[in-house]
Amino acid sequence: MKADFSKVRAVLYDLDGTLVDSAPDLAVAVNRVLADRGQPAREEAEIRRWVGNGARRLIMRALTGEHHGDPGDEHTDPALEQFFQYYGERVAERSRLYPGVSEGLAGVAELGLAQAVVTNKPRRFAEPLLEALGVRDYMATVVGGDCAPVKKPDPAPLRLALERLGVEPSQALMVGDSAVDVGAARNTGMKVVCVPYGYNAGNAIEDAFPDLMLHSLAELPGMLRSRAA
Ligand SMILES: O=C(O)COP(=O)(O)O
Ligand SMILES: [Mg+2]
Repeated sequence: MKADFSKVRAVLYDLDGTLVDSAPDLAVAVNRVLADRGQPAREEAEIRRWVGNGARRLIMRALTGEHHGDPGDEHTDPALEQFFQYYGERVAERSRLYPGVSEGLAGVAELGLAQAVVTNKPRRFAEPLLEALGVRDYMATVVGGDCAPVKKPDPAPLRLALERLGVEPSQALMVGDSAVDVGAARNTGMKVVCVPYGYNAGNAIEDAFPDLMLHSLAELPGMLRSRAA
């Protein structure tokens, strides 16, 4: 069955792995935290697979080297504080928009649709990152991982964004890179399209069954213009 996007009035975007390749700056901050503890540095490729469930999970994975690892709060809490400090110092030094993002956002804006970011990254890092890369002004609102009581895949952050936009779930589209985004959209009752180049824990995003795959965000305005892909 073909996905029907005819009712879409707003588009919610994931940030890390969808709009921005932020892993290089995250990796620098993670490795500074590990160095302080005398732990060996991790490859950026490995750190990429740990992004998407928020900063705390990222640090828990880095400290243990395991996706589901938990070193205990007594180790996680101070390491997380340090990570926040290091990441805040260089949030947009090596991070870049993915190809097609600028034109995609401009094209969706031209269609008159509302746009917003819903990320598991804390808002105080998401805002300056979007600003530095020149796309903050496209967004009516930015919901960070610390803005709702729980993170994606819980529906709460998406609902908060939709509330702010005055749009029903059936009128909104989520664009993401991971099973976390697909789960959040499904839990909210929204359609979801995914890009193949993001983080998704190293797994194929097709396995999460989004409504549609896009090669890049450059395809998004055309998909929404025809409103039935
Ligand atoms: O895990 C994070 O901190 C960010 O993840 P997201 O932008 O992909 O939601
Ligand atoms: Mg992501």
